[in-house]
Amino acid sequence: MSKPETDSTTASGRDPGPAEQAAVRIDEVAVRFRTRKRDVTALREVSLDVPMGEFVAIVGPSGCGKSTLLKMVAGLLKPTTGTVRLNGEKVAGPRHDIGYVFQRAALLEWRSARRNILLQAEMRRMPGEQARRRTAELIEMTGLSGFEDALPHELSGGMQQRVALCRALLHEPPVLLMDEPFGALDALTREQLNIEMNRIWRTTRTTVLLVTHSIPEAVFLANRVVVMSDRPGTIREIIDVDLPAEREYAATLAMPEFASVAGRIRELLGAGAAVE
Ligand SMILES: Nc1ncnc2c1ncn2[C@@H]1O[C@H](COP(=O)(O)OP(=O)(O)OP(=O)(O)O)[C@@H](O)[C@H]1O
Repeated sequence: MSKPETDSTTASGRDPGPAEQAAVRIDEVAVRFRTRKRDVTALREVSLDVPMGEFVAIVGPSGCGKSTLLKMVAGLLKPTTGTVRLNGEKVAGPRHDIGYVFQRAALLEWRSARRNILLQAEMRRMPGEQARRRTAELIEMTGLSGFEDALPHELSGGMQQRVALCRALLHEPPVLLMDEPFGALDALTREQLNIEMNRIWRTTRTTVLLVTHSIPEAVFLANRVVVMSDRPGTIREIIDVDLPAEREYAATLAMPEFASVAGRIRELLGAGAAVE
């Protein structure tokens, strides 16, 4: 692990104008990692505006900087050059007003599903009654009812990811970052969670940035799909997904618009790309 180089001359302060409308604004960002063995340019010239309430999927070859991009938005990494803004405010350190879901649920083994979700509330010192009410809502929304008191090892992989999702949504973050959240699940569970994710997004209208290796998942869930190039990652194309917000799974996959967007992504990524 190494920290990326940072350019101290990077502009700071608030940027008036369109940045105010964007939930996430990434402006001319580059990330370079310098380790003892090698220098790696993970990202270069990346600019992206994500309006509030939008669902953006990010696809690209393995190692092109997708996780690096999310970590930057979360304030866990500083860009070497360029800026990232959340709701118009420059990201200068770890942000607490986001939700983050990873490929592994990372639940505490000794705590029940409910108490794993409540961990978020404890860390944020949310009032108990509000946290309990919100937890109950999320458990219902994600179909975990009846499993509130189960320990993580008593839950399936899909259920564990649902708990992780509830934990990420507990504080009603305006921006949800998801890094291959369904990548370790079997195909049917993944499909089920895609359907639930679409419903949850329509209910909460949280702005979502989803990194995925699955083209169908990207097209089914997103309003726009960002296709990245091989490392150093740049944005090759941003494709609008012109499908209704409410998406029935089989019917959506059969739509000509779905096939056309999926086809374009496949074309851009080429035959060797590590995507499903
Ligand atoms: N902390 C770090 N120190 C050094 N190099 C790093 C660090 N983090 C990431 N990298 C390098 O940056 C590049 C981009 O990594 P990143 O994890 O963002 O790619 P990715 O597109 O998410 O990959 P994958 O799809 O395989 O998960 C890789 O070459 C990786 O080795």
